[in-house]
Amino acid sequence: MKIALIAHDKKKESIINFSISYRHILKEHELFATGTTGKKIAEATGLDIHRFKSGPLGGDQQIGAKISENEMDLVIFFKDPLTAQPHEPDISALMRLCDVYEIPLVTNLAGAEVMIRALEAGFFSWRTIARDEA
Ligand SMILES: O=C(CO)COP(=O)(O)O
Repeated sequence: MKIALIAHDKKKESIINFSISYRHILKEHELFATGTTGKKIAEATGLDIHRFKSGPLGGDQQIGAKISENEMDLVIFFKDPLTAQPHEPDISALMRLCDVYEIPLVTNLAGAEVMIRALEAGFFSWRTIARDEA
């Protein structure tokens, strides 16, 4: 599966710890991330991650473009709900595209915990069919 990993600055530590904990699952998949998130996760885990631009510089939109091309299967986005982001419109657009294309999206650690276990259990096989039929 193609998985996007994104975290706002105050959630970076959390997504790094999540990635270390579930490295054994994540390594079986094709990983993408916004710039800084991807760099930090790769440094901490050694995982191979395709990095887009940093979020404020267009990274969220690049991931959105992948979604619109049916090139993303899951978005794990550790959002910071307590800090205003300069690129809020990009973030909303990314989340909107997840809804348009019915791409699973989680926006916090609790959701990510459930989703990663679903991924491990094979609950994402429907995405292969959805992708092929698009
Ligand atoms: O701002 C972000 C998502 O909206 C994340 O971007 P970075 O991973 O480059 O910090």
